[in-house]
Amino acid sequence: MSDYPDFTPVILLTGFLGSGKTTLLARLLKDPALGDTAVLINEFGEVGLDHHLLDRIDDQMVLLSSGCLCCTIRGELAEAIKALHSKRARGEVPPFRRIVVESTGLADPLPVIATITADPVLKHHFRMGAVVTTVDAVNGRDQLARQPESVTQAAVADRLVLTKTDLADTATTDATIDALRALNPDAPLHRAATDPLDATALLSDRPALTTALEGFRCVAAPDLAAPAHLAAIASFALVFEASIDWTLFGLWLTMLLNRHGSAILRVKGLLNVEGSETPVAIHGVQQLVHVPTHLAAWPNPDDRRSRLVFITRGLDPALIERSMQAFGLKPARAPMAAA
Ligand SMILES: Nc1nc2c(ncn2[C@@H]2O[C@H](COP(=O)(O)OP(=O)(O)OP(=O)(O)O)[C@@H](O)[C@H]2O)c(=O)[nH]1
Repeated sequence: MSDYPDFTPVILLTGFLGSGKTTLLARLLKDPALGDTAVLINEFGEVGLDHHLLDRIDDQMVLLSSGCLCCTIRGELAEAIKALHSKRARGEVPPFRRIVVESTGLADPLPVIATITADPVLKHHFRMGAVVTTVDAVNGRDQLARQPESVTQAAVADRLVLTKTDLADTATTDATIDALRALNPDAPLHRAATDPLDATALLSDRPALTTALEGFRCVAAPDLAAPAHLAAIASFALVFEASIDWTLFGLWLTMLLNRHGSAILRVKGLLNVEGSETPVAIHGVQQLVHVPTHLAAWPNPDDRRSRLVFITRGLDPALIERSMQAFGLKPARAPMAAA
């Protein structure tokens, strides 16, 4: 008898861009009870940063290549899970008892669920576990109104985690909750900023809703060869050889987001700031910029170039580059391997 389940649950952690998926995952993985968890991360865009922000890199952590999990790289998801399964069977990785897949913020969860449940090999060893969806209290209502992916992510959730209630006023939070309840009236809703989250319970099955999802799974199965939901989406990375003047950068970012925030779905970066030995991580979601954090070390000490990743909808990347140059910041749009 093996010391892992016959049907290992695959838990989907989804939620719109910047809604706090990686932050939540990092928090949950600190719980020793989740030590037997394999993690698959999929980021949209050519440069992956999220795995640097999770405090764990090991052979049970798989970074799926850029592209959207729900369309272009569904095959890669299935292959990655099969590879983990084989390694576990051969004793090459610890006997994980669950897999958490962190999707991109733009992924439609339904095709991902269909992949797990319909793949002829996967369905003999894995089953769909809970869908946990993060929703940003500050931007959530607006995203639900404008971004179709956000609606599906919230609608299929077995559990909703409302993030950033510490940054939103009560009226904004209540409006986001009302919008969520209209889509998904009965999924338990947790507030990340204030609730003590029980990692095991949050990721455990929720049988009633999982059954209710079966109908969705069938319609989700067709292959999305031409992903209409990604129309007008641009993702690009800018790199900077020289260290960055923090004041100038802050001024530029504030002005950019004031003017174009609604089209800038996500900006995140690791910056080499003048006078700082370690990289500064920055996060923006539409008009909201989070407090920057210093990481403990550079992921690759030999590569201290700053990198900024943008995901925009309906905004020309050249405009962003030009605006930086106007502030004396000299980016290069060089293709970079996900370090
Ligand atoms: N104040 C506050 N900040 C939060 C909360 N949750 C997440 N954040 C911040 O929001 C920013 C984005 O969080 P991430 O965890 O990277 O979001 P994500 O959903 O993984 O982002 P993508 O992978 O780009 O879609 C970071 O600066 C986090 O520190 C919260 O509950 N309160």
